[in-house]
Amino acid sequence: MIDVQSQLDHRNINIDKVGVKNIRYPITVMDKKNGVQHTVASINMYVNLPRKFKGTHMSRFIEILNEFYGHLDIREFSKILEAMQERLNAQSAHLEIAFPYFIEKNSPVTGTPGLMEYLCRVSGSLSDQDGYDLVVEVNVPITTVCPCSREISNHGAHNQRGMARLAVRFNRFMWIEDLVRIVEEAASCEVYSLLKRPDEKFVTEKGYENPKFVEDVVRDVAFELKQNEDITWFQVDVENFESIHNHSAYAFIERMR
Ligand SMILES: Nc1nc2c(ncn2[C@@H]2O[C@H](COP(=O)(O)OP(=O)(O)OP(=O)(O)O)[C@@H](O)[C@H]2O)c(=O)[nH]1
Repeated sequence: MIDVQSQLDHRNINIDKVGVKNIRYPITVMDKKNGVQHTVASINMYVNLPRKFKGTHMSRFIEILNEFYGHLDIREFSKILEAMQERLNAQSAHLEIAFPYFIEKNSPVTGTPGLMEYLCRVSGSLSDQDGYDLVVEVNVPITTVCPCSREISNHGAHNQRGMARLAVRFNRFMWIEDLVRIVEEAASCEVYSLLKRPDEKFVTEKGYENPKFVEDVVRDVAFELKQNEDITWFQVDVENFESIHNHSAYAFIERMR
């Protein structure tokens, strides 16, 4: 059968990333409390393609995934990337896995358990030029109460749900749970899936006593991360879905150690 992909291309242009995107696939994630958690990921897999080739070999990406079926977790990342580089004759390989991760959290007063969902992303690359790179990202919903509103208003203060995104590079394994915790502790109050009335009173008052701008949240997360020697790089951003505006408030910090 003719192999169109391997034919020569004469436009003389290298392709940076080519491959397959949005593959839904079962994976396992290391769970701090329960050992392992099964979830479903959305996976992107790319390699570079030298100028001389017409196309990459799309089926080989899926073949590689299938070989890791049942033990596809963060510990296998470098092996998957090595397989991609080798089997696709590439100089660079990229693997991005986005998945919902669930953490059981008890409500603050009545201790009622509930499951919180956090969207996570692990992105890895391996290249002849730059070696191995891994970034772990968590997206954490938070509550914030506006310090300005609280100061100037006779009653109440506007508060809202925000979404904080924390991405890190590290030189020692870090639990998703610990990254989530760092962000939740920087919020006016954390978010729960289930609250009874005594819990609702508690989170309302806690948020009011702990008002934060988006700037405060990203700074508090950055302050904490800067003291952690295991972290070599981080990005943190917060988007507050303002309750008094039809737009969001946003802040971002990126730092190398
Ligand atoms: N490169 C490329 N392939 C595509 C695209 N869309 C669909 N395909 C198909 O992906 C299929 C798999 O390609 P290959 O992995 O090269 O298949 P194969 O030649 O049977 O596998 P190998 O022998 O391992 O190379 C082919 O049938 C392509 O037509 C595209 O945009 N680019």
